[in-house]
Amino acid sequence: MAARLSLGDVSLHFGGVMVLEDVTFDVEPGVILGLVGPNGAGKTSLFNCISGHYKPSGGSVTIDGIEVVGTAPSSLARHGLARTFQHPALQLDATVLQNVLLGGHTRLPGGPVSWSLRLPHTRRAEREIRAEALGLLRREQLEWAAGRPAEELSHGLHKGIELCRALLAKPALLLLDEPAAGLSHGEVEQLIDTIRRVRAEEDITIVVVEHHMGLISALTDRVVVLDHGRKLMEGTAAQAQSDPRVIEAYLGKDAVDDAA
Ligand SMILES: Nc1ncnc2c1ncn2[C@@H]1O[C@H](COP(=O)(O)OP(=O)(O)OP(=O)(O)O)[C@@H](O)[C@H]1O
Repeated sequence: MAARLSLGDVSLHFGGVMVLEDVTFDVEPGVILGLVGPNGAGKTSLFNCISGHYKPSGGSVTIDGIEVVGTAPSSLARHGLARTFQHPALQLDATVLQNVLLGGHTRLPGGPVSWSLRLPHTRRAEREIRAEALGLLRREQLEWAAGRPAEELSHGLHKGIELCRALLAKPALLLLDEPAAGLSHGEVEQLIDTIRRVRAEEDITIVVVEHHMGLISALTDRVVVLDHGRKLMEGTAAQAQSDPRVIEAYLGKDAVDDAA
């Protein structure tokens, strides 16, 4: 099956500092892939290379076979890519619903001229997208907050709002950057349920960066482990957790020797 996302020898340098070196892997349609590795391994930088926030120093990134290196994040959204951030990027003075609706912008028919004219088909699409946004908030048990300014809500709820915004775009490829960070146990369980349901209902491919190994084991088909900007291994979450190279990267060589 052709890859939805394909990375070929992606490298990234900042000045003389190597952040990513020749990272290569494919993600087939419908797969949930975990991107894991110790702090500073380069996971978020790799996400930024995929989503157009960074331009790799070398290598290729293709989505459905189309080279996207050098494409602006806003254009990638129109190609079916959505992402969340380690620290939710919300408009804090806007309401929760207004934040979520930003994700539906790419689905409005026409362009700025027809939007400003508010033609009937634009208004109809806006109504449908608004109803979907409220439905997503309801599913996350956040409908009560729709009219509240985002700044009144907690970090955990900001994560939920950002996920709703990404899902409203109906992405073909969704990048989740540490969606469980800072969430309570119950919130992580709810997040796992949401991602499972989305995968069952939508034609979606997901790449998730996460330190929460419970979430990675529960959700992913495969993981790629990064260490010092390089791909260390690729396999199932269980294979990664028992791989001596991965244990050494996380815990140091002594841990591997102790386990032997
Ligand atoms: N804009 C930048 N300029 C310089 N160095 C950067 C920049 N962005 C990232 N780095 C460096 O790249 C390396 C990888 O960082 P990155 O945030 O991608 O790692 P990570 O695996 O996501 O880490 P964590 O799990 O802690 O979030 C780090 O050493 C970081 O300091």
